[in-house]
Amino acid sequence: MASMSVKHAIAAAKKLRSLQERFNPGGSDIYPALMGDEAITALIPSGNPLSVHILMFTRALREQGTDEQYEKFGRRADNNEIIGTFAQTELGHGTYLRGLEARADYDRGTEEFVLNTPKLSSYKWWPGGLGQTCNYCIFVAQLYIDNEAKGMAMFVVQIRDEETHMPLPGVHVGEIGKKMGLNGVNNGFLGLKDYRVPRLNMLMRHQQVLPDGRFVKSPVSQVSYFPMVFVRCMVARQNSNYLAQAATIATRYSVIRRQSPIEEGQPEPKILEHLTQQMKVIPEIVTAVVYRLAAANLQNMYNETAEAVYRKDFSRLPELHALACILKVATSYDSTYGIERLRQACGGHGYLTAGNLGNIFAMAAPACTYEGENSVLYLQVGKILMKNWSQVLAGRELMPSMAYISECSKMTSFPQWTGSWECLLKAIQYACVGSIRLAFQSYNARVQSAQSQTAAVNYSGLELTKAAELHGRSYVAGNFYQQIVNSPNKHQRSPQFQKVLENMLELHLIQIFFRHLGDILRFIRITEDEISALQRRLEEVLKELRPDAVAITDAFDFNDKILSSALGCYDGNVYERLFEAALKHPLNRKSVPDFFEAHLKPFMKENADNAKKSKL
Ligand SMILES: CC(C)(COP(=O)(O)OP(=O)(O)OC[C@H]1O[C@@H](n2cnc3c(N)ncnc32)[C@H](O)[C@@H]1OP(=O)(O)O)[C@@H](O)C(=O)NCCC(=O)NCCSC(=O)CCCC(=O)O
Ligand SMILES: Cc1cc2nc3c(=O)[nH]c(=O)nc-3n(C[C@H](O)[C@H](O)[C@H](O)COP(=O)(O)OP(=O)(O)OC[C@H]3O[C@@H](n4cnc5c(N)ncnc54)[C@H](O)[C@@H]3O)c2cc1C
Repeated sequence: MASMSVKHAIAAAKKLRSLQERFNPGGSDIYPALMGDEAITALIPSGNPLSVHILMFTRALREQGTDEQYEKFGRRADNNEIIGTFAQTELGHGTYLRGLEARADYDRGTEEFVLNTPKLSSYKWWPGGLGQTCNYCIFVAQLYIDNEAKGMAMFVVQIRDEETHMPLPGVHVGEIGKKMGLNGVNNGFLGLKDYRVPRLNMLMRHQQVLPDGRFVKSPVSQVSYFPMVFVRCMVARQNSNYLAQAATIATRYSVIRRQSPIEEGQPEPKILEHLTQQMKVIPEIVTAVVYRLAAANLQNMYNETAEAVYRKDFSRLPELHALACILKVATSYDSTYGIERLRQACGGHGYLTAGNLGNIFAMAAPACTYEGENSVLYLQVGKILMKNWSQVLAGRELMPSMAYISECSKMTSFPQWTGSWECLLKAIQYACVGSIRLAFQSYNARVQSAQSQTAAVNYSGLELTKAAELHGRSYVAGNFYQQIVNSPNKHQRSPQFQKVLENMLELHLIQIFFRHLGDILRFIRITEDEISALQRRLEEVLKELRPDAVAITDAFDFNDKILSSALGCYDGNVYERLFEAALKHPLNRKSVPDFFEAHLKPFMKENADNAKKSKL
């Protein structure tokens, strides 16, 4: 598995390099973006063992290293002369980075760092490609000078010989074992014992250790978390695409599969004519579109912020961090659960490997955990919302993505219910702001009753999580609304296309409204008639979008190789492909399997003999 993945990943890397040289010679960005792309990921079904090299190792060298360090390590990494990974998580700690136990002690006598993983729990555990593929890594450790902790730092560490690939002395490296999916990624473990690296192997763009051991602090300590921010943006994009892939498969299958007449005596319809099937499939298509747009916005914001950070302007970092967290959580949760709903929408065949929905699920699901476990990131956003609420109370302006919070805070009550898109969007935002206010009050009451701030965060965790979740909904829905209704290029769209987009907006807003009806009713009075009217609109818009479902998923433009699904091929020959896949199964190579003589026959014979004996 691992060797096939490495082979495919290298083939993809070479192809992309040649494309880069042809279309963007000298440019640096297109190649990593393409290598992390869902197309590549899909073409390596057991996972890309080079992805952490491309997404994190090369980026961290560029963004956290000085120019000289980039020349020494980064250029070779970008050129794939060395392959690395990002080794941060340990057996004992992934979330709580201040609890990491790997240590780097500065030895001013030799101007080296001595790296150690002193306990079993401090072994690095999980880094992608670490098991067998990489010969370098970025080793994240607590920095100590004269035994005094200075916080986290990153070190470039060679772990294998460049010629023989043998682990170097002092390095204990290996594979962590079989996983639910992504088994080609060879996620690894790493222990270091008194492993020395030169002083200039510590990445020093933002913080430095001088030869005499003086420590120069980073102007903003969180900048060392920046590699994670990038991958959170990538998760938003990749997971939207996994959902789009699954939605394409389920939609194509749903217009081929026929089952159960709707009217007595009528022929069996395509299953997509059943309203409940529409409700399983069409909202997922729309969710994929909505998230793709949000992820594209996030990516632009990342690019602008990364440029600024490179120039040591850190002012936009907090907003990017908040948005990257919330979109990473929203897209990973919604794609994971959405893909499972889509699998169920394909009935029994959805459970076959040939449909590929299991593998897409296995690719999407771990993003709920890696790069910041989702509940932990919800709490992180919840804390940021608390801070922003204090700003609101102090009459200060908020960051643009939270400006709606100030607006809603000024409303003494919710305006007259109209059911318009603006009204639905406002209802979601209003419920979010109400939840922020309640969480803030609970948190403050706890602090005032002598709880520490961190304990108060823990005990207000459910309310903080709710506020964060609704903030995600508000941001995503607000972004979609702007792009459909207020986009400057709206007038270049044909009326038919605009109508499809507006139907998607209608469905998205109503769907989110129903999902959070309980949260909304806590803050807004809505009558039963008003809710029933929305129910009718939901049924209507599903019907309206039904004829466009195939065209929208075709527009995602996944070719058959990427979908790798007997259920989701463009030509719709589902049954032929399912049969073809079944016939390829190794058990079908022989008419009589080996286990017949070895096990089954003696078992049945023994039973027959026993039965005969008991009759005698
Ligand atoms: C949970 C937190 C966010 C908490 O951090 P903390 O230091 O305890 O901080 P705190 O007191 O809550 O916050 C302190 C402050 O730091 C801010 N902050 C936190 N993270 C960032 C950031 N990324 N950018 C910018 N700012 C950040 C917070 O908002 C706080 O700000 P403030 O002081 O309140 O203004 C953090 O430790 C964390 O990110 N943990 C998750 C670890 C993680 O994501 N690991 C990823 C490993 S690599 C990986 O998984 C690769 C997979 C790739 C693949 O396979 O494709
Ligand atoms: C497929 C995959 C690839 C990975 N690749 C890499 C990689 O390349 N490099 C790397 O360094 N790491 C990698 N990781 C590790 C990953 O980043 C961590 O698993 C992740 O950050 C979560 O940390 P954890 O496993 O320690 O979970 P834990 O933090 O132990 O989480 C367990 C439970 O505890 C809860 N919890 C923890 N802290 C809190 C809190 N403060 N408040 C409330 N609840 C809390 C969580 O919500 C969760 O429910 C990878 C992981 C996976 C699954």
